[in-house]
Amino acid sequence: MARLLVVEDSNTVMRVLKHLASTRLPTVDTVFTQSFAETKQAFGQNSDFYAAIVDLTLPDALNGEVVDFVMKQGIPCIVLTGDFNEKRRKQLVDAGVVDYVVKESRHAYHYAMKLASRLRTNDQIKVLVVDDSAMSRKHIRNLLERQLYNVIEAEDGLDAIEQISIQPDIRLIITDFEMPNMDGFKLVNEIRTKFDKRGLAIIGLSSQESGILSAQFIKHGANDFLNKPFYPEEFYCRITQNLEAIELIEEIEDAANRDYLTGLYNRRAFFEFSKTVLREAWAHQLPVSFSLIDLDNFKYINDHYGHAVGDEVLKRFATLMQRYCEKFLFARVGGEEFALIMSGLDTTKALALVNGLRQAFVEQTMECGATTFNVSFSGGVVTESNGNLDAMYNKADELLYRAKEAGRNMVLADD
Ligand SMILES: Nc1nc2c(ncn2[C@@H]2O[C@H](COP(=O)(O)OP(=O)(O)OP(=O)(O)O)[C@@H](O)[C@H]2O)c(=O)[nH]1
Repeated sequence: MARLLVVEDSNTVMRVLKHLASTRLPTVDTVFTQSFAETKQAFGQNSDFYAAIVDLTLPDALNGEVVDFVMKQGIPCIVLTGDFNEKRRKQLVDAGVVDYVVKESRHAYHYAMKLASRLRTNDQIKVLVVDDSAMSRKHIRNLLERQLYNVIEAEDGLDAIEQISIQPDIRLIITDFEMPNMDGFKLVNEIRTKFDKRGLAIIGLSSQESGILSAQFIKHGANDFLNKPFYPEEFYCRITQNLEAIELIEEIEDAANRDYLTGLYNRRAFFEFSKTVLREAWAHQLPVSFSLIDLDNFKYINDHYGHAVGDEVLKRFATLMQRYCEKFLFARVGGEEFALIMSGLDTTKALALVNGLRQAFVEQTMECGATTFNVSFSGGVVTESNGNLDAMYNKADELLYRAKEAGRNMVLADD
């Protein structure tokens, strides 16, 4: 489990930070200390912290000694301080702290905790820095690496296009305007023919003297711009804001693709994503098996144990499906109906997988108060080496119907 260190001597602030840590970072083991001595002790036990939020002045370390101590251990450090002092700010930023947060309002604590949360996953975010000046690239790389981003460099627009084709999972591009071979505007135009603003953010850099140039970046398709020179704090705010916007869109899109009860893909997403799965399978001449699954006597379960218990059964089945079918595309396509595409599996293998799922499900004990019961499902499995989903769906539906007719709790295949 990732460990975060929080050093703060005020009981009131500590209470706020503890609350934020429990809500924002539930999967992080957060260690709280209130003095320099206690912090040294915490390091003595286990110094494996991924980051730290540290109060600049403590009763036993009035001059930021605790910040120096934490930084010497190589731990990314977010500094909290009661008052803003430009000279001190500069010293800390130059020394390489992740950020400098003034305890002005509760938003400051939210900001610090959000930053600590981001530091945990920033290494999975690829940022491409495009600039013909090696010194500029190095400066931006240093700033980004302070917040643990995964940084890639390109010397001009052409080099950047090459990098994106090799690593299409780049999430953010920070590009200068004036560069040989391909300038910043041409680069943005080129990128936008393949990647839209919702999936890849671009921040354009231009010097303040260039005036209107910065806004032009947005007109060419960038998400944002920054005038050089900039304060590191401004740089970080822009980066975070743009990445958060992308993440929010992703969350909304994902929610629209999911069934609210089980969290599985819904029918619409299943049909949409099936196109890619089938195209790839046909391209590699792989067999494709399709299965339709319907829980047995579900109306009886609802009528007998109540709708809430019915919902619980659906969730339990979804969890099991996630375990058994993780390599494949599957969804809740109706009330108690689920669909599964098994790319690369012939009938025998597909039947074995769905029967394994059936066996595991029927063995699960469901509870309603003191009463326990079991639930089964019926299914149909169809295999094609080339064909469309509608045809497979209809055939699997027929087989499912026959399985119900034949007594339920069974899976029939088309061979
Ligand atoms: N609890 C709960 N029930 C649902 C949900 N969606 C659909 N159902 C119920 O699922 C039941 C399906 O009933 P039927 O189509 O008659 O099928 P069945 O009782 O499972 O019978 P067989 O399919 O023939 O085994 C209906 O009572 C629906 O109200 C849901 O989200 N939650």
